[in-house]
Amino acid sequence: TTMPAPDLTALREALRSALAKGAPGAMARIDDHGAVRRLTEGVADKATGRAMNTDDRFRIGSVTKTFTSVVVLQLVDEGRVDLDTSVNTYLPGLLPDDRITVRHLLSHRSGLHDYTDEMFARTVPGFEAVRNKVFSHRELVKLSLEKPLTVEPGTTHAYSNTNFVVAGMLIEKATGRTVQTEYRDRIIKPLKLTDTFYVHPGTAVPGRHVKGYLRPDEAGAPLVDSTRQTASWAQSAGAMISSTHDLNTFVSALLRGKLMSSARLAQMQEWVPVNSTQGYGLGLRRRDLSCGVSVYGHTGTVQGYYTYSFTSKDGKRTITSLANTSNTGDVLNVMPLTLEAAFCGKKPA
Ligand SMILES: CC1(C)S[C@@H]2[C@H](NC(=O)CCCC[C@H](NC(=O)C[NH3+])C(=O)[O-])C(=O)N2[C@H]1C(=O)[O-]
Repeated sequence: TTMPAPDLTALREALRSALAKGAPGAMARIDDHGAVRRLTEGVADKATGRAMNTDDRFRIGSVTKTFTSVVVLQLVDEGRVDLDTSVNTYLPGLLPDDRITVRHLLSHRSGLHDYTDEMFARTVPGFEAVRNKVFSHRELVKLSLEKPLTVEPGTTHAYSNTNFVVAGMLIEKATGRTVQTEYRDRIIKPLKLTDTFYVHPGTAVPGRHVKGYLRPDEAGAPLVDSTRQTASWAQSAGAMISSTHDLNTFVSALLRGKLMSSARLAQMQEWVPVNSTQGYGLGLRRRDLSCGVSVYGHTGTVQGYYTYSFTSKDGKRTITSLANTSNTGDVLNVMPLTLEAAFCGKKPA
């Protein structure tokens, strides 16, 4: 079925709505069968007033999880990791339950508690307490294991950053190299993602970038510039830096089968229900839009940045949208509207 043309008027309205609800800036890039659409609203930097620019880099949060999942699935293709093997086989003694498998990690069905629940219970104090900290993977897992499993392993979807921290440990154990090296050699260099960096534990966003602004919990309190952080609380669950161009290239290449075998890509799309219109595969989200089109990619929330990056089933139409604030539900609720504009075209009158 041919998809209707993107509704660029609705897309601009959505970006303007993000500003009206508190984002200093918002932007989107659509790659559509080779045609590129770039829309920006507001500022990348509140202090200088520099305008948002779709070439700017930004922190992508949990879109990192899709990069991590691609590396694990390439290791599965190479016979070095098995999806249905216990994580404790690869990392003896790490987890309290041998039933937790690699597949459970990538589909958020391990039951491992998400340590960010406590870490960021108070938004700004939590962030300030960790923004310059460097955690080992094991320290983060230890935080998680202070709480019991949330679900029986292998049953329902229970989203947890801990799953992709453990996936990072698995990658480093199976390859003997850092996740940074694996991202670089398996994804970033082959796809020529020149705006994509995994600089942990460095705190700077390389080159020209969007500044991120974290909203405090206290109503009316001024936004906090949260651009510089180690993102060590997130690492292989959320520390990547990229751009609208590079994320569109990445998620499109993924769905076009460029990054793993077709068998593995099919396994990545074995959906566990999240709710009535969303599924989660292996480090990949499926969202069913109002027009009956399903799109595939991931979302990201990291202090100061909301990212949505999704592509069509054939990978030929892709959008990445970004708002440079977070802890602002009203802005987060605008982001799905950018997908509707990009893939559902003009709404019937
Ligand atoms: C499932 C999510 C939403 S949460 C998960 C991960 N982001 C985090 O775990 C950060 C949580 C705290 C972020 C902070 N919020 C607070 O501190 C609230 N007290 C803010 O808004 O900047 C990511 O990214 N994922 C999103 C995803 O996958 O879309």
